[in-house]
Amino acid sequence: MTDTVALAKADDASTPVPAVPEEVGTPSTAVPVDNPKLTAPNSTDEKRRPILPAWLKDRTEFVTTARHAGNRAGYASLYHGLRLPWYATQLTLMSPRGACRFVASTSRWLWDREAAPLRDYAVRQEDVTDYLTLARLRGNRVRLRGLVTVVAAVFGTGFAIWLYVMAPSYLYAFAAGGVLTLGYLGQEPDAPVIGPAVMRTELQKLTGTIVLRALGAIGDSRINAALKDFGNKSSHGMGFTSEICRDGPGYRAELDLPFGVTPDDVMEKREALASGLRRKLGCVWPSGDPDGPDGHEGRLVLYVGDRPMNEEKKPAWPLLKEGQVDLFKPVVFGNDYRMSPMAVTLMFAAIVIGSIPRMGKTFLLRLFLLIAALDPRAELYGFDFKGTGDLGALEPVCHRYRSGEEDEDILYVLHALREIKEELRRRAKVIRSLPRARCPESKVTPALASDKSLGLHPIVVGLDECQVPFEHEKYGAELESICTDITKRGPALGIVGLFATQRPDAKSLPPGISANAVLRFCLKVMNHQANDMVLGTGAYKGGIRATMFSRRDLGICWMSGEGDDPRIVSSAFIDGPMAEQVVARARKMREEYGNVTGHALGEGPSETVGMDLLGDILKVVGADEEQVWNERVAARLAELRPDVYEGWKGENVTSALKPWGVETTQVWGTTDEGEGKNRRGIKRADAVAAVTRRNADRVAA
Ligand SMILES: Nc1ncnc2c1ncn2[C@@H]1O[C@H](COP(=O)(O)OP(=O)(O)OP(=O)(O)O)[C@@H](O)[C@H]1O
Repeated sequence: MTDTVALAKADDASTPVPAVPEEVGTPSTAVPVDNPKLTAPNSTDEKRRPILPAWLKDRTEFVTTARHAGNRAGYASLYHGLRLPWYATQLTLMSPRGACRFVASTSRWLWDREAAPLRDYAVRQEDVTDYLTLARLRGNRVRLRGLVTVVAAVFGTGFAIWLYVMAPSYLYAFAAGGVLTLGYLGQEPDAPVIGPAVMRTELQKLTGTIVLRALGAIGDSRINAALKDFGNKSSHGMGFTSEICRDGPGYRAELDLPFGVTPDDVMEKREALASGLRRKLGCVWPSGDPDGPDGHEGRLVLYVGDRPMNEEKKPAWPLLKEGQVDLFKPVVFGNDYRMSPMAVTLMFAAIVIGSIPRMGKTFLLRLFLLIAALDPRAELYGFDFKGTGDLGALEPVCHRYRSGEEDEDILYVLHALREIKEELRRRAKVIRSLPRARCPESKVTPALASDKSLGLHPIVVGLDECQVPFEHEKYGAELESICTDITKRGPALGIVGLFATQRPDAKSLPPGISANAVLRFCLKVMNHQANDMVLGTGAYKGGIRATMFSRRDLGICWMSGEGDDPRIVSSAFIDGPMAEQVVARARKMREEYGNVTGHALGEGPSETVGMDLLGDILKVVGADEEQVWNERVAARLAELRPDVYEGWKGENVTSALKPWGVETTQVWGTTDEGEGKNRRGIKRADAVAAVTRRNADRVAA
């Protein structure tokens, strides 16, 4: 068998076509590879067009369309209603002209003036036959039309007299109608009295020619070669696969690109494409469709919106006024460029949000926290390091909340995150102890999250401007390590971390977080490094580019991690007062469910959770000391770590050791003056035993 293979054109099976171009390697003998008896694949792709249009099937779309039509009708009624007297005056003034026009045109019709040029022509040509035919035709017409006119005049006058006798007011109404109609006929054709209430700019309809023109404008040599041959037998595989149709507020065109060209090649040149389409950049959304029923890597779906996405009126957020959330299920948080709702599943995810300043990161983070607030089981931690109180609306539902970047704010957050670290440990232990049947995937399930006795409810932690704590001189490393732990282990244990930053670089988004985040939201960024830091390595190269957004694209982002392909989403706009409205509803739900805790009740984090108090005690109580007064332990601890223990008294030691099972009793000691006394203190052996117990527990977890 020769190594030369020949292919036949799909539409001409009898002609063997050498696969290797002749100038590259001339085949000696061509072997036809297309077997005419080869059976067709079993599956045939059919694309059924919807019986009902989308807006009739979807309740939200129907309501939106009906509301839009109602609004326009209402506006037009108001506009014209207000102008009615003016219309009537103008039309009355124009009625004499209208009457003249009416008389003139009726007379023209009555005397068959429209055929006069033909009769004149026949006379000039001295064509007796034609003239006689036309004259006969005119005679018949004039007779008939005259009769109609006389009958109309007699009946009209009779009707008017009858009205005058029977119902004079109706006669006036008819007369007024007649005057207005004559006024209507008397209008100047280019200046009608009644103009449109809404001026509409007609957009050019998207046609195949325009799409091809735009593709030709992006400067791709393979597309240009295909366009040259377009319509011939060989169009290099390029062609429309369905007709261009309306889809939401725009047009959708589907076509196959030339062999070897991918949608990414087009997406990269979006600006040139928009120029070729003569549309604003925000209207033009090319994408691929590799997973569609008959899709493949060369299929381009081009959506051309009527208006840029940032100018299109967003549908209202469905959860603004009603509805509860189950964090385990997708929740609508915005819409795509077709204004179709877009959903996100917050559970089992760690989330990063990045962009340059003032693009809508905080709004997006707050929106996610609002979604979490509407699941009454969820425990919320909201930290805003900008210090402007952007998350303030959430205070009534937050278990832990802080706004600011001062040391005391960072310390508060540290304590709160230490609580979460302990919680991660506890949850891991609980999940391990559960039977497989209840916890088949070793992760929190909706049923487990709803079982209050297990304490596996969703926890959602949001950090806005997360670069601030990570860069903190003293606590940065510990905060980063806890957040990395939340990103890595949190999702399976029901803890969702949300990290938003306006400076997406390695310092602001440590690799442990950026590499392990499941959901990524990237609003406008300036360069490919920032793009890939938020959306993942290779995103920019793959055409997922948040650099293409303009500064006016507020709240518009690339979302990756939900569904197979990254998508562009315009997040719902929820400002402060709207957020308060949602929180008021969430708070009510939580009160009913019994989940108003921590900050919402005016309580802060425990300062001792998560720090190594026992370890610190063993450091300050020497092995040679059998027992020590608590007041001495407190003083030594404050010396060891002033940031943590400053201001501690003996009682603080007592209460902090209680959860560890270390009893404080009266122990013998001597004062600085050498006087022997009994005071409250601890035995070192008890602290050692507690450390041993704790370490054993941790190993078991
Ligand atoms: N989804 C949205 N739709 C429309 N406009 C939005 C949306 N989200 C935010 N905006 C607008 O963008 C502005 C900036 O939003 P936001 O404060 O969230 O930006 P940011 O990226 O967090 O800024 P910074 O980095 O300075 O904190 C807001 O004042 C708001 O008017």
